[in-house]
Amino acid sequence: MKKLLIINPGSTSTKIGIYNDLTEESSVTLRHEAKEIEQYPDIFSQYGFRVKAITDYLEEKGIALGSFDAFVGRGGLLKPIESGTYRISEEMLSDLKSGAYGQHASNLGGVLAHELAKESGKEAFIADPVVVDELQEVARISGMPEIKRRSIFHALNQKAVAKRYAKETGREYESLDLIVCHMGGGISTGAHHRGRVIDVNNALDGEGAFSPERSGGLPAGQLVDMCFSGMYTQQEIRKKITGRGGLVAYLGTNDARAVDNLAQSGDRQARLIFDAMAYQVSKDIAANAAVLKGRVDAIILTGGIAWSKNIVEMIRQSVGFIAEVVVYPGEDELLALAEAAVRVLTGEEEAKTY
Ligand SMILES: Nc1ncnc2c1ncn2[C@@H]1O[C@H](COP(=O)(O)OP(=O)(O)OP(=O)(O)O)[C@@H](O)[C@H]1O
Ligand SMILES: CCCC(=O)O
Repeated sequence: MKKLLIINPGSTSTKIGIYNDLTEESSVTLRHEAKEIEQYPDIFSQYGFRVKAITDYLEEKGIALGSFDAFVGRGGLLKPIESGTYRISEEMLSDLKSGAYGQHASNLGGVLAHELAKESGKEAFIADPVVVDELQEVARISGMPEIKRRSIFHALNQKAVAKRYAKETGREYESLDLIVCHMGGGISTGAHHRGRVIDVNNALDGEGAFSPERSGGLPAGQLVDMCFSGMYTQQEIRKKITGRGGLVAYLGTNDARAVDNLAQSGDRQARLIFDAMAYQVSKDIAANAAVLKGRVDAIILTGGIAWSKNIVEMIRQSVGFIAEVVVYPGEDELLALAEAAVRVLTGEEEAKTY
């Protein structure tokens, strides 16, 4: 039996899991308010407070670092790579720390797993990072030759729930056409064609629906005018797109549950913005039905926001005509990371090299 420490830093939370092989011994989701996160200039500066959250949790549980066989983190903005489990190398670490490919909370997953593993001389891995890239060639074309579309999305959870659906319906993931929509701090909607995510919005960089913390796609001309108005620095504009966009910008909170409750209690602005998020998500789902040429086995809604019966119902009403809507609220990321590590530790799969 392998004891695993799983670390999943999200944009609004740090999720920690202690697993014995695939059995969860304990787990916790520590929520971070936008105010707490935004005092840090970049992701790597959050290292101290996130590592403390983990070591405090282990201390509370009375578990020594040395008792783990391996450490697994959710990674991270890296160069585009294929789906799989990766041993954390020096080159990967350097890209995650420097933000060479951009800033994302999951960059810390690989760094935290590596640093904690180093203290006890154990192995560290990441699996299905946000840069998994299976886009079909036509999906890379943006409309401006200088700009190539990129695949940045909740690959780990999208793949995990798609495989879960396949298993539950007695079919192979590789035989299905699915639309998977992850609704968390960011929102990504992917077209899964026979085991490959052939199109997906770059959820980090202003594509697709707005979300608790991201602006989503914007009218380009108005954005250009803002950029050159002299009123904002480049960093301020970037923050407005990723980090301070979406619900935070309209309503001052990244907590979709609070917005849902406000909307239900009659707050008109909260109602409008929550409806708009559901509206934009529905449009993304319908666009992916075209990508899959109308052959859609199921639409899967997942991520923290899928706990909201209200948003699920709004989306179901808009896209239910395409295929059945299946809801897996929250995410299976901790288990998916444990599975990835166990496959490597038992020799069933070889760890890939970055
Ligand atoms: N019952 C609920 N109703 C509505 N929203 C909810 C509910 N429970 C959680 N959420 C919302 O889900 C969002 C967080 O989702 P999740 O935990 O999937 O995000 P994350 O892991 O921080 O970020 P990401 O998924 O983008 O990596 C928050 O806005 C939270 O308020
Ligand atoms: C998973 C990358 C997208 C996001 O965080 O919004």
